[in-house]
Amino acid sequence: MSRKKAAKGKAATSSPSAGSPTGKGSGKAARNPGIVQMNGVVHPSRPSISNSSEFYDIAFKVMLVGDSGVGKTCLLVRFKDGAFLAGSFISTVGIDFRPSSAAFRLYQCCGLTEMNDENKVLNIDGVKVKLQIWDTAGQERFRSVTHAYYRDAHALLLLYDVTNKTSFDNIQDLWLELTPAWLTEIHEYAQQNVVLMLLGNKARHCADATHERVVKREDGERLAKEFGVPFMETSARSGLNVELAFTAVAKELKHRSMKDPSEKFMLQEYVNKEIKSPGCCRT
Ligand SMILES: Nc1nc2c(ncn2[C@@H]2O[C@H](COP(=O)(O)OP(=O)(O)OP(=O)(O)O)[C@@H](O)[C@H]2O)c(=O)[nH]1
Ligand SMILES: [Mg+2]
Repeated sequence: MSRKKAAKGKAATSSPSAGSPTGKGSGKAARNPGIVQMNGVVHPSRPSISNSSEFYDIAFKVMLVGDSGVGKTCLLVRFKDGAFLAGSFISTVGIDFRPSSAAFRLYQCCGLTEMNDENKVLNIDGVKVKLQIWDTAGQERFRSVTHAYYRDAHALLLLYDVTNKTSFDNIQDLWLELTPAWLTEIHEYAQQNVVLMLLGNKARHCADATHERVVKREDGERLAKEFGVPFMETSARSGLNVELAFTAVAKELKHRSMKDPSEKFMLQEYVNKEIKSPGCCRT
């Protein structure tokens, strides 16, 4: 597989149909001669002359979803920049492209960000896997905006906040409510074969000991098992398992796209092997 250049810029990333995972050529990639699609994956086609992080072999879209305040934006920033967005909570409010971290912070300060997207290239067993990560607004009034983006996502990270019981209850339908639960929405709008992982964020760990836990880890595990999805606890504040969550998803996506029968990959087994528990200070 040849090394190609990542297509950068709003045109390649900000449309809900860009890089359609159907690989049927319906998305932006089909209209852009610089990008071709194979196996539901965006393959850029021009060699890069800039820095090495712009080279990749395969690319996938990963969407962060969950209630407002669970830590989606902080998880993305922790993964991308290795930093924690401390200070007052600025809710994500719609759709926008995040051209650079500096601009993003400026936008955030002005309350202008709606949905942010960020790229990161991971080296997975010698294959450069680009994750294009879409951070969505968790507030109910933006749900209809988010729906349009589900179908293009190859993977979804579904977050709740271990210090907020409502955010956990909203994962699945417990009783008839006006707003559908996250799993119900995912079932309705996402692709059937989307890679889904449940994350209990704000786990008390080292630097992250600010709030009391109200959702036990066992409850998260039980829910994930019931729906057959991998699960782990994270802390955007301390960095606990943040890299692992994205790496595990990248490994699963890479494995699926390579379709090499000799190579077996079990997502939950990998997570169980690599996971660090809250309370331990080795992040
Ligand atoms: N203690 C702790 N606080 C966190 C963590 N992650 C996020 N927060 C805090 O939780 C609040 C909300 O975080 P955001 O990342 O903005 O939440 P969000 O899910 O993006 O919310 P919306 O954009 O409204 O959907 C902020 O005040 C963060 O500082 C974490 O891991 N630990
Ligand atoms: Mg946000």
